[in-house]
Amino acid sequence: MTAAREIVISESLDAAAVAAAERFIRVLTEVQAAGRAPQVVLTGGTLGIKVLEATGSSAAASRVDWSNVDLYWGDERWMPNGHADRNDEQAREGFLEALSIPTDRIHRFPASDDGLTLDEAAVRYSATIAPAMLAGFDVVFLGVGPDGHVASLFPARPDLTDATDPVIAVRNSPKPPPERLSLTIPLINTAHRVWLLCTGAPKREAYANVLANVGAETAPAAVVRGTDETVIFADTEVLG
Ligand SMILES: O=C(O)[C@H](O)[C@@H](O)[C@H](O)[C@H](O)COP(=O)(O)O
Repeated sequence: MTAAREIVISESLDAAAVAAAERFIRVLTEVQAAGRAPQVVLTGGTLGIKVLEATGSSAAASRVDWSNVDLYWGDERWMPNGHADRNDEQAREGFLEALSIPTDRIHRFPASDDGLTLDEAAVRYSATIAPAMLAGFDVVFLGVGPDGHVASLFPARPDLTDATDPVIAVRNSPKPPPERLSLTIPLINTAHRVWLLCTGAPKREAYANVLANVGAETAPAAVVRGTDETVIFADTEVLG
């Protein structure tokens, strides 16, 4: 694990999305040039979706063989398939469809209308991600919330850093909807690259807490690290 973080500062949220998208495309081409299928974890949230849209509309995206990239999510809102609030649905038009990503490469979390309980869905997604866990995640995107949460891992949850399951059920989320599914910090920290997305004045405290290396109970975003690199895509607003 590398302790130091790299900080990429852009002039605006949109510029940060483009910066992350360009680097994403570059990493995917490098991993494919090395003969592997990239294993990627996507995030929801405003900037996370903008990164996907910037990727979908980038001329450079054609350098990637999108039929050879596996896509997972770091968290999902417990809503029915196709619901506008689902993270996978928000990624659909500007990214998944824009790049014609084959459905067998899109590894969605179960939905609330799939006939599973929330706990069963967590177990099901643990099985879904098992092959990628073995291969190692190449990039994990994580939007940072104003309270320092990442994925659906909110401050003060007791098992944040010592979760034994790779995927957990989340209830009473302070960010709606209350029920969610999330990858855990021990799993996230096995990834090669962890990329935090943190822009805008409402995230100033969270950003400062990350740089201050506070504990997970204060800001889960402060304790996530990639084994090769940890990058924060920020903007001038978040610097204060
Ligand atoms: O499902 C979700 O809501 C997310 O995955 C969540 O972790 C999000 O990434 C952050 O809350 C940042 O979201 P914003 O960029 O919209 O502030």
